Amino acid sequence: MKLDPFYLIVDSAEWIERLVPLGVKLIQLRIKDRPEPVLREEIRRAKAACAAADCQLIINDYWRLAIDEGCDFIHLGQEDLMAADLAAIRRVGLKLGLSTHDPSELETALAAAPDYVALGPVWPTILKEMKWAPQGVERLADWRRRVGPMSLVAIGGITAERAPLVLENGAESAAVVTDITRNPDPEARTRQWLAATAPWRSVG
Ligand SMILES: Cc1ncc(COP(=O)(O)OP(=O)(O)O)c(N)n1
Ligand SMILES: Cc1nc(C(=O)O)sc1CCOP(=O)(O)O
Ligand SMILES: [Mg+2]
Repeated sequence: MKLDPFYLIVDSAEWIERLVPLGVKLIQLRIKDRPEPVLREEIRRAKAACAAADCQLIINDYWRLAIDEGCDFIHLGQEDLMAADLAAIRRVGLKLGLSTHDPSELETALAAAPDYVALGPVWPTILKEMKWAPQGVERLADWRRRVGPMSLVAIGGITAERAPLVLENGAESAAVVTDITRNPDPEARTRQWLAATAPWRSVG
């Protein structure tokens, strides 16, 4: 499995319907604190929009809903992983991405044999409070050596200008939230991301 080098993370199906038609091929639906019926409806709409554009949808946190709604890829943090039924996730063939922030989390993640590991925050992020200091691109290169050929996602403070730096330092994919969703022109910024990551994109 090869990930697209541009991994967009958004908090609604509306964002997905708006930006996926521009050519985004890898997107995470990351919604916090909404009731289950709303989450279900958001997942359904996101799934339909991604299917129409041949875009890989990844559901953050809600692995049971992802299974129920017939999704095929989830992302879990370390606490999410502790609470999850990994055997059930594997039984239905869900692909799995896991967050890591330090060597002990990486060990835990690798033991779960995920489809990718994410390392963050590479730079300071304004999206959420983080317990970890910015890792820097050197740490990313270290993660690349530690994970071998496994897919590696970089996250945290990444901009279109910084994306090539993480892709040159071992990340297969650069994940982004605020550089796009808080940009005054998210469509133009998405196009800049597509152009910045184009040299790492496989054809076909
Ligand atoms: C690609 C990617 N990497 C890391 C995260 C963070 O996951 P987690 O630590 O569970 O935190 P929340 O996103 O759930 O707040 C992610 N979502 N995606
Ligand atoms: C959701 C998330 N997880 C992170 C981690 O390090 O695990 S950093 C992060 C926020 C990413 O947002 P932005 O691109 O706006 O910095
Ligand atoms: Mg989580």
